[in-house]
Amino acid sequence: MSLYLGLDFGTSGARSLVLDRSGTIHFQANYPFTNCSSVAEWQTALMSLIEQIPQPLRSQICAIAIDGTSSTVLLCNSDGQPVAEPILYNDARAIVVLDQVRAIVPPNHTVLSATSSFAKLIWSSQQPDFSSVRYFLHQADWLAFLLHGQLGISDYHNSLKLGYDVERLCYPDWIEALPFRDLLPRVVAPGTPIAEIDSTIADQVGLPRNCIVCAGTTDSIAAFLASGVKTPGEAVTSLGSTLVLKLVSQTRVEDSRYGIYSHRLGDLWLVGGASNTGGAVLRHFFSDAELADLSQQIPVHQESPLNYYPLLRPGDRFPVNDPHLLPWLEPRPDDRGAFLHGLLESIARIEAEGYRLLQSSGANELKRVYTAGGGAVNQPWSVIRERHLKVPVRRSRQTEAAYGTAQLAMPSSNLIPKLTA
Ligand SMILES: Nc1ncnc2c1ncn2[C@@H]1O[C@H](COP(=O)(O)OP(=O)(O)O)[C@@H](O)[C@H]1O
Ligand SMILES: O=C(CO)[C@H](O)[C@H](O)COP(=O)(O)O
Repeated sequence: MSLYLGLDFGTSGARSLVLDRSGTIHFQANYPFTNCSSVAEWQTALMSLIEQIPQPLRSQICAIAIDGTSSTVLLCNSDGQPVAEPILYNDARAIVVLDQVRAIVPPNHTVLSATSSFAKLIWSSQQPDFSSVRYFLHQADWLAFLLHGQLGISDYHNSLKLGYDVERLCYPDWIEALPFRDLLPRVVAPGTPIAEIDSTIADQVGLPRNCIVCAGTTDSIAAFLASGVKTPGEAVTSLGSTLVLKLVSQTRVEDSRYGIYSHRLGDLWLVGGASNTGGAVLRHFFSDAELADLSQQIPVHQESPLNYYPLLRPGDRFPVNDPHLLPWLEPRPDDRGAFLHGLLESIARIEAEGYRLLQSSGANELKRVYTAGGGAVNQPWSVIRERHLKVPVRRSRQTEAAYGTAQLAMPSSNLIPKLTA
């Protein structure tokens, strides 16, 4: 039996999921991170998750795909070794070069954000260790390289925030003109077979030597793919460590003022944005068990009077694209249930404002929202969110991003319809 392995690298951990062609799950596992910015931990998680798959299943895995957090980037030397710490998706250090970015790219372009991969590239080009850099890669690209040994290959989901033109399927002239353009990866469609796994790695982790490693995607697009949503007007909200919105639209929308961008899905667009609010703020104050317990006691049909902007540190990407935006978590009630109600209600308000912006910017009218990620289990939160969204809110058929990534590894999965440039 042919089996397909999806590996999802998020913020709080990595997950594996093994599927067959009928969509039946044969195995899944989780690897919680102690430090989500440690490439050594990423590498350990990758090999550990593969080795946790029972050998009878492992020997039937014929293809693998990996998703990672979008615009998490690494600078690597000619051997593929990182020459510096990775720059995570929500790291806004590149704010200091935003004026230089603005002078290079078209007005309002997706990469006009302190957290875009392109801004991080410009920032990195001005650092002392840049002379030793040979490859500029995304997290998913580098993890796939560890398996197939091919450096400098990415997918057009991870490369959107690098400035790759996903309509013309090429780098724009303003990137081709860069003096360090040769550091950038060759870009292929997500799910494209890249190469058989390196034979030494295959033997080391017990995978078949003819196992194919495919191009990947981003974590929130993997969650979208897992949901099975395809219809314009339907949307997927990823309630993970962050809050990520994706609305299926027939029109592309791009507006860097609000952090709105569009990923390509065949001839449709995933119009959306990614906020730094979300589960990471909840986890700072509550354990998962407390979240489950206290959420059940919330009077969900009453709107909390507490109006927060829940962030762990200054800066948001969407629907407010402002690296200086301050967290707002006052007043703090003594009652922990009331505090949680205020947090869930406030994140629901931000989600609703996000979808309102997407629609007013030209995306299809919102009809229904499916929920993915760790927060998808929270039914009381779904009721609160539905009150603000004013459309049905349902849990995705599959809430694990790794499910979508495993589907991406299936040949002719038609998840990413073949594009014509
Ligand atoms: N019952 C719950 N209600 C709301 N959020 C939850 C619940 N259980 C877990 N979470 C949140 O889910 C998040 C982890 O979700 P996950 O999809 O694994 O995130 P990521 O992939 O971004 O690391 C945590 O930040 C946690 O706060
Ligand atoms: O917030 C994030 C981490 O989970 C990523 O930015 C998320 O992947 C959103 O980016 P994209 O829409 O490109 O997938």
